Amino acid sequence: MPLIALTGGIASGKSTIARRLREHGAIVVDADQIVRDVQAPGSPVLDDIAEAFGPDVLDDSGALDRAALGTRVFGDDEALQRLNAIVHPAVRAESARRFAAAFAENAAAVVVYDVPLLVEARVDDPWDTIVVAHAPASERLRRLVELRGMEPDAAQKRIDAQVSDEKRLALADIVIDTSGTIDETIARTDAVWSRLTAV
Ligand SMILES: CC(C)(COP(=O)(O)OP(=O)(O)OC[C@H]1O[C@@H](n2cnc3c(N)ncnc32)[C@H](O)[C@@H]1O)[C@@H](O)C(=O)NCCC(=O)NCCS
Ligand SMILES: Nc1ncnc2c1ncn2[C@@H]1O[C@H](COP(=O)(O)OP(=O)(O)OP(=O)(O)O)[C@@H](O)[C@H]1O
Repeated sequence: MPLIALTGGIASGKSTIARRLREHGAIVVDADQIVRDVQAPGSPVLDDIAEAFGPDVLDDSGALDRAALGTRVFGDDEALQRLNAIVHPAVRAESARRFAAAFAENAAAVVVYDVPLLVEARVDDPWDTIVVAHAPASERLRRLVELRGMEPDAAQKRIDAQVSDEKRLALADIVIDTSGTIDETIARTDAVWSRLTAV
């Protein structure tokens, strides 16, 4: 069963593409969701984050204050790398467990890893195919501001914390252009589906 890596810059449309691939029958492993799972209250990862960044990054219930930590790390490379060093090993381990479970289940045509930081956090390449969701950084900035209500400066800091579109596109086996309408993205994803299951 092929293992597909789906990556793209923030607000590039990965989740939109992943949802469509799941409708086609793929098992999707979502790195962003795994991040939230390993950061759950009481987790070793959250204890390490609180130790590294102080109690201000926890809310009154002891859960991670995601906005507060985001403000601390985006725009501060040293702080971001410190956070990544805490979170990424747990994300990699849990992702591997979910891949193994999906392959053991063997009930799908492909396994898709929806992973924003494929390039930035690259360790090894078990991927049969790398799919990149691509919209220019300017369009992604517009989406973050107009659709998610982010402050322009905060949105730009998140974009700047990731590799360039050129660097990410250089790794792509398949590119899905998401700069048009949602319907065009869906149609392009459908066209890619047959290529993914033929691997
Ligand atoms: C900083 C945190 C608390 C902000 O949480 P928030 O809920 O605002 O954002 P969320 O986690 O949903 O991420 C949204 C998007 O931000 C971008 N992003 C998140 N973390 C990072 C990072 N370390 N480097 C670059 N971009 C990132 C990705 O495009 C991601 O899809 C959180 O993103 C985090 O803990 N990040 C570190 C773990 C990580 O690297 N996650 C990326 C997926 S592997
Ligand atoms: N042509 C398009 N294709 C996909 N998404 C689009 C398009 N036009 C606008 N959007 C919007 O852009 C936003 C980003 O989409 P999505 O959540 O799929 O991106 P993402 O890459 O998963 O984001 P993140 O990096 O935060 O996980 C969504 O609100 C989506 O509705």
